[in-house]
Amino acid sequence: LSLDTVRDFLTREEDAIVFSLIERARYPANAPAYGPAAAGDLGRLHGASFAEMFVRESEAVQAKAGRYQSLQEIPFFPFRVPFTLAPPYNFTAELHAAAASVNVNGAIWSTYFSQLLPLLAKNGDDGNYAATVASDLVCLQALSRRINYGRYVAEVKFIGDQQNYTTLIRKKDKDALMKLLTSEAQEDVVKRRVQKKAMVFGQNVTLDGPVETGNSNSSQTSFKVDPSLVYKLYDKWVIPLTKQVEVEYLLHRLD
Ligand SMILES: C=C(O[C@@H]1C=C(C(=O)O)C=C[C@H]1O)C(=O)O
Repeated sequence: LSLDTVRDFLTREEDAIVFSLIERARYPANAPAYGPAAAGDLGRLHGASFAEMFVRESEAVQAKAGRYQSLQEIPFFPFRVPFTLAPPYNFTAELHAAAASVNVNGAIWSTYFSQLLPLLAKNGDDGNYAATVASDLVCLQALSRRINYGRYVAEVKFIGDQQNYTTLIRKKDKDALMKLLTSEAQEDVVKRRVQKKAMVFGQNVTLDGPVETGNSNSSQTSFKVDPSLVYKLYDKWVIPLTKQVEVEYLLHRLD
């Protein structure tokens, strides 16, 4: 684990996030899949929305298959994952045990449904609820993996500057920790790169003509997901939540 390998991981996760957003943007809002019983009985199970039920049941299957044996993956509904059918694998313990379970899945969940989805999906209802919530699951998992990876980022930063971090952790000085772990230059690179990925990955590829570059004056290129929305997603939510994970991890780093 080094700052370079950790940043490489986050860079690769950008691809997963951008592609997952492109897939979700194919479907309209499909509000009945999320609402409290708005369309009669659709998907209402134990008081949960269809989307919530789908995520829970999917996570239960994936838990049995061993997905959460890796610390890189954290389920949204951990109480549903009591055992595994997977062959055991000894994942390397790269995180400090007391801090390893730090995560912000609750904030990711509410931000995704209340803020991101309304910006991502066009108005409408085409009835494709199962396919729609399946694409939500992929988005949620990619975002969760990226954001909760802040634990690994924090571990690397802690190891690289133990003295300063230890002092601030002992003082429980969240603001100073936040300042110490922040690299504005790096954040700027990340935000501009994801915006560019949305432009590159979200084009229509045809066999005639050159690959569209998005800067031809004649035709306004339309992207499958708005690149400025992806920039904003990182600026307002992904990076701040990652840093929140980093701070919370550090606060438990000496437990
Ligand atoms: C992840 C890092 O830590 C912080 C969070 C960043 C992010 O979430 O992209 C970027 C820079 C830092 O402010 C890092 O340094 O790479």
